Amino acid sequence: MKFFKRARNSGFIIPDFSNSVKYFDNTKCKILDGKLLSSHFVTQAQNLRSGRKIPCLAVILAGDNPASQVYVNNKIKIFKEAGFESQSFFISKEESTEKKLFQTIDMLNKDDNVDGILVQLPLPNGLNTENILNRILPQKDVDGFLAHNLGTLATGELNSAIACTPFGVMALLYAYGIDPSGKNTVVIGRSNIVGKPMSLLLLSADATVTIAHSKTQNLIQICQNADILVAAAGQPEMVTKDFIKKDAIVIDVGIHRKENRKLCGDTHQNVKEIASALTPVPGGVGPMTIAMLMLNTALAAWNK
Ligand SMILES: Nc1nc(=O)c2c([nH]1)NC[C@@H]1CN(c3ccc(C(=O)N[C@@H](CCC(=O)O)C(=O)O)cc3)C=[N+]21
Repeated sequence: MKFFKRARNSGFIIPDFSNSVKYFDNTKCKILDGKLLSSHFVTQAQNLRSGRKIPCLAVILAGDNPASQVYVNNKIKIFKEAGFESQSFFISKEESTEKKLFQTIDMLNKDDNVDGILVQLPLPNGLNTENILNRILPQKDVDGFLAHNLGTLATGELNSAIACTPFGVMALLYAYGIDPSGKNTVVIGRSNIVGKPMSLLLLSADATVTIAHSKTQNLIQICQNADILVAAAGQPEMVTKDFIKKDAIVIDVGIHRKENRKLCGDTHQNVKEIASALTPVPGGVGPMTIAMLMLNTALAAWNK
């Protein structure tokens, strides 16, 4: 089972979704286990590492968002497990000016040991996210957020960095033998970091894609037509069983902390009564996001 192949022209190592079909021979699954699949990616990354440059990710965390601190520490931990290198740059809220962030990014752009640069989002208020992200060299944009990389994806090519969350969703679908080709898919959400790249990936996989968002009329009706529904709206538990076509596959990209401190996603648990498969929160899309960040960093290191 491989998730990599050599690109025909360049000899680059690029992701190969086709071989990942039926990685788990479990077609009746209810729960798409992202945590389990991500651990396979970590093992694979460890195995592929021998004889190659140790991939190195630099993470910049500006400000004092507590959730961001947890996420960044998680990423660092998983990179360590795979024997990958990571460096973190914590910049306090007071120090977080555009100038300071540009300086940090410029330094990392020049550092040949650094293969990937991740600026943790959201940035503190007052900073222009686009300006700051655009300072990163496209070949070090392991988030796949830059116009260059999103644009490459829009052309149907899969050989530049693909945004980690949608990339992880595709890996999860194929791993469970779910081929989006010809399926009606609905993506709720149109962000540059999830909704748009998710829709482009599904389109590349020959799905029929509808992008729904906060101004969409008849949302429930549209969702009821989905064989695969991706909830990436950022609204806790907004997708309920009324949205779901019988035996649909539901991918939950949301992650929210409820008042009782428990985590929940964009979907309500009652979708399980109708859907044939669902990604859990936690343990679904989240761990896959980190696995794909690792893959993108490895590709940045090894495709130079
Ligand atoms: N430049 C940038 N790139 C990102 O990829 C990025 C970002 N900024 N800002 C924030 C979001 C959020 N994100 C998550 C990644 C993993 C989990 C994850 O592993 N979640 C665990 C649970 C973690 C917990 O217990 O809180 C799970 O779903 O099982 C969650 C959220 C990446 N993001």
